Amino acid sequence: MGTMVAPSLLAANFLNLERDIEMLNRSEADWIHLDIMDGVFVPNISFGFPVIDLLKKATQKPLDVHLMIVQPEKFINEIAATGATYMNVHYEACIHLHRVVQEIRKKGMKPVVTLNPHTPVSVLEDILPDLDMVLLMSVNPGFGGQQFIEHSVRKTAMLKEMILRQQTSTLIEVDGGINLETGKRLVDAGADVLVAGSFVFSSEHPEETIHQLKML
Ligand SMILES: O=C(CO)[C@@H](O)[C@H](O)COP(=O)(O)O
Ligand SMILES: [Co+2]
Repeated sequence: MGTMVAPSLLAANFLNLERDIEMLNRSEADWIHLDIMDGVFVPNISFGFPVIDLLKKATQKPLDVHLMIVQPEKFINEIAATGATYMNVHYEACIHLHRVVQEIRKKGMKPVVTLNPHTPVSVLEDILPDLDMVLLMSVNPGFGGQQFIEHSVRKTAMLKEMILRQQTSTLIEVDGGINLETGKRLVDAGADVLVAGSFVFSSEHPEETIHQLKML
């Protein structure tokens, strides 16, 4: 299995989303990563259900929904209704994380737990077997176009070690500040899925950029 790539639509042109999603449809992108922000968990607001619904109708690619919101458990039904494949909730936003993960799976989606840069991977020891994927933030969540946090490479390696030790098939996804250089180091450390926003959408040839990320 090569590297999987999930472009983040946060960096797309919101006045021309149709054009950008058609580009992604033609590209080798594996999934489409959607960043949902509530202005409380993170200091920014992005977009919500009506946009996700329309995007789902415009693409066959699986949707990877990254919820940067407090109490994400309130919206499990709504996210499931959009047809999303992956529902990513932040560890820092869930008091009863195990229950949230169970409910996401019960609604037919694949549960993913996301860690902020300051949260150690060791907090996942007891929940790892219940997850399809872990999303490691390599920037502080809330904005695209930020600088990659170097420690994320070591953190990816530590998570990979935990997955091998526990013999689970959990995927490792990394999000924030990813380009060919940071992406390569993450893949070498064990990352399976790279999320890339500004690197893809600021490229003159985004389809080729997605291809290059897949080749890492
Ligand atoms: O979740 C987030 C930001 O909170 C990301 O998915 C960003 O949208 C990635 O953007 P780049 O760092 O690749 O520009
Ligand atoms: Co994201």
